[in-house]
Amino acid sequence: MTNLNFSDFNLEPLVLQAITELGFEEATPIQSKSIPIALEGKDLIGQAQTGTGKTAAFGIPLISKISKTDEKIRALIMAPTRELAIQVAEEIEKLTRFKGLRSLPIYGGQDIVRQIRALKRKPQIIIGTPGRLLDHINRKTIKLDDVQTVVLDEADEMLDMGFMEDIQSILKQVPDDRQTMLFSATMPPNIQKLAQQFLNNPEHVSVIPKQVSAPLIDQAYIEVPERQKFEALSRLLDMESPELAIVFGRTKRRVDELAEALQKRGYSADGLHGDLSQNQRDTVMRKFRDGSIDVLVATDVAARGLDVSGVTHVVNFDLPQDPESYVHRIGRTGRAGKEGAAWSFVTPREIDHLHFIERVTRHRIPRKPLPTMAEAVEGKQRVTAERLLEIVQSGELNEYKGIAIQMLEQYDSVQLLSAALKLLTGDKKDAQVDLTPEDPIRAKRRRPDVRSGGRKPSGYNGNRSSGSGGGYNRDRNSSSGGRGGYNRDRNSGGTGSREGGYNRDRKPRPSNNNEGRRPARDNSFE
Ligand SMILES: Nc1ncnc2c1ncn2[C@@H]1O[C@H](COP(=O)(O)OP(=O)(O)OP(=O)(O)O)[C@@H](O)[C@H]1O
Ligand SMILES: [Mg+2]
Repeated sequence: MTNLNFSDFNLEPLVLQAITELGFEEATPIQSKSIPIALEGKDLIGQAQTGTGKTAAFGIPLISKISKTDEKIRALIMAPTRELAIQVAEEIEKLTRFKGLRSLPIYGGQDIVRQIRALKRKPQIIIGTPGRLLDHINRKTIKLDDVQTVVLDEADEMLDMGFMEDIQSILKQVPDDRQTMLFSATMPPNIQKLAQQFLNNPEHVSVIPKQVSAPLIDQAYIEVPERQKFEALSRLLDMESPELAIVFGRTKRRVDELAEALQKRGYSADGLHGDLSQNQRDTVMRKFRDGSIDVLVATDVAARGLDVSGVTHVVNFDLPQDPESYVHRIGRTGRAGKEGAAWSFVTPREIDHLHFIERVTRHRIPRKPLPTMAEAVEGKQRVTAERLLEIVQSGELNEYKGIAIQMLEQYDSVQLLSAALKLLTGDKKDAQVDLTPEDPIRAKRRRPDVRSGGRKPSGYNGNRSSGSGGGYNRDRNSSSGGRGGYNRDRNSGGTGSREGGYNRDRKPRPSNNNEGRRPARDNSFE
């Protein structure tokens, strides 16, 4: 199926105008397939690779059904993490800019009184994390009696985080004749249970090419002993000089230690995990989006759905337990038609686990050697030279010219420039770094064919041919190769600084601590 144009969907001019403003030229495959079905009001299960526009695939039909003058909550979107709720709310906001609908993100960690005040403005669309939504329902500050559309974004993750009961309680408040849509890049089998319970005769719309992960991501692994991972990371960052990188660590402690270690070594890095206050989380995300930090170190709190343009590299400092998690983590790069690189560090005892991930994702991950010192140094010098040239091009150097001329009279120009480069490269290799070692992940035995995309979900409508991924066209996208490149064309957007204050992190599930067989997950996303 070829991609449709947005004008093929018979959308209102004000919605079309917003789409044009966003720079979308044609619909992506998942949008081409799901928008017509969703506009008919049918229930829908939508699966497509990371970064292929699922948000607009449910967002566009949902807003098309709502009238500006309506004062009731008409649509409810649930997402597993706060950052994702905020981001989806921003995309909805952009899509409704001309139509003038009101939407509101509702998530834990934000002052509830402030949320209640915002609810008085009668938003028609609520985007929330399940725990905080339930809070509002119990306080009767949110009533869902008039909701017509429900979306579960990253439905499988919400299940995995143990939100089933919360979702059940929330959906009890929503009229049965609603339209329900469920979206994710991965659809493990237990999603069927959720679908059976909450969806009514859903259409399955999937855009699943042979491999589950997005095709524009160049994947590789490096075999490295646990104690050498940090060295490997710094060499990799030096060699590749990512525009923006996300480094995933397994635990919150790991993330804290790693972010600190990177800072000590002179990288512009910060950490994100569920134990930070909402203020801290917002600040880190804002800095990452606007490029004031280049490396985001995160737990799986950042694995799902986050769309930060300019992320050229993802590094799995620790391998994730689940193949789904691998797919989502690496999917933070290679989005919207751009290319990206995903590197995984694998300790010798984790090689089996890596093969398991390969089988499930149906993608062979090639091994690459640990970058050498020389490659790292060369990479760093290249970036420094680029920065220097940028300053040369900016031309604002008059106040330095006097001293430059003086120095050149006394010293050799190559000698001088080399010294400047050395100074700018700013080596902090000596800074002491201590990371607490993590246990290796044990290979899990699971039938590979039942996971994400390996099999069509039951009830799959065979008539819908599954297209290929990609298919993007967005006028302002110059695909940046990832190397050096100080040409940042990222849309800053920014999450806006939402004050937290009252930090009531719901931790609804008994979280696994390090004792379990499964490594501790950061379960305080919401
Ligand atoms: N038709 C389109 N043309 C160009 N860009 C698009 C189009 N639709 C969406 N995008 C952009 O693509 C990026 C990825 O979209 P989105 O976050 O919705 O992906 P996703 O499929 O939900 O990914 P994930 O599985 O990681 O959640 C966003 O920046 C979005 O604005
Ligand atoms: Mg998404």
